[in-house]
Amino acid sequence: MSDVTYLKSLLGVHPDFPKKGVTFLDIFPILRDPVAFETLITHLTHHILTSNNNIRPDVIVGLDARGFLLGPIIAMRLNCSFVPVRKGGKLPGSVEVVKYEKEYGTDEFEIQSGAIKQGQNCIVIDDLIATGGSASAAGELIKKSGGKTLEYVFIVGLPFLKGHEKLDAPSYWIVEAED
Ligand SMILES: O=P(O)(O)OC[C@H]1O[C@H](OP(=O)(O)OP(=O)(O)O)[C@H](O)[C@@H]1O
Ligand SMILES: Nc1ncnc2[nH]cnc12
Repeated sequence: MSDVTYLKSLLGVHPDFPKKGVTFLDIFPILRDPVAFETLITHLTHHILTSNNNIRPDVIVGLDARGFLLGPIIAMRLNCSFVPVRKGGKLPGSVEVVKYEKEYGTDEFEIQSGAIKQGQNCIVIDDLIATGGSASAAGELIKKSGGKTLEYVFIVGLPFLKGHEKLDAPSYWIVEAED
């Protein structure tokens, strides 16, 4: 079985959560199974190493909250930094702030000033792209910090929402969800 088929078979599918009309795709069953989690991390790490014209990233930027479960492990495997993008008001010290719209509401993202150095190559990682609001806000924060986004990487994509079209760099997802 391919990684795609295997990981897709483990995704939880929850219609009308957290509100009517949204089908919530849950990655936690993958993390519950160590073989599946290993497959996931190896797949994403291999993708990052073999895409982007073999440019190695300096920084893996993980998005609050589920990007935090993937980003640090991938960053350690690639011997690069992990930098979190957090929801508003959670990070100490000086921060850059961006407001954004999501599939079900508005939110604020922050990054610590100086966490990304001028010219550093970044990969954004999150569990899922829906409207692309979260990922594009992260991309704005990277730009404000002086970094460059090489690619946006997800477990699940909802391409029918066209979120990837908002992004300033290519995007990759392992599993494609249908409308
Ligand atoms: O492409 P978008 O429309 O922006 O949606 C995708 C984002 O929504 C979810 O997070 P959520 O904001 O629900 O936060 P959580 O991880 O804290 O639950 C998901 O983990 C992505 O970060
Ligand atoms: N459909 C969805 N499933 C899981 N997380 C999400 N975040 C935004 N849309 C989502």
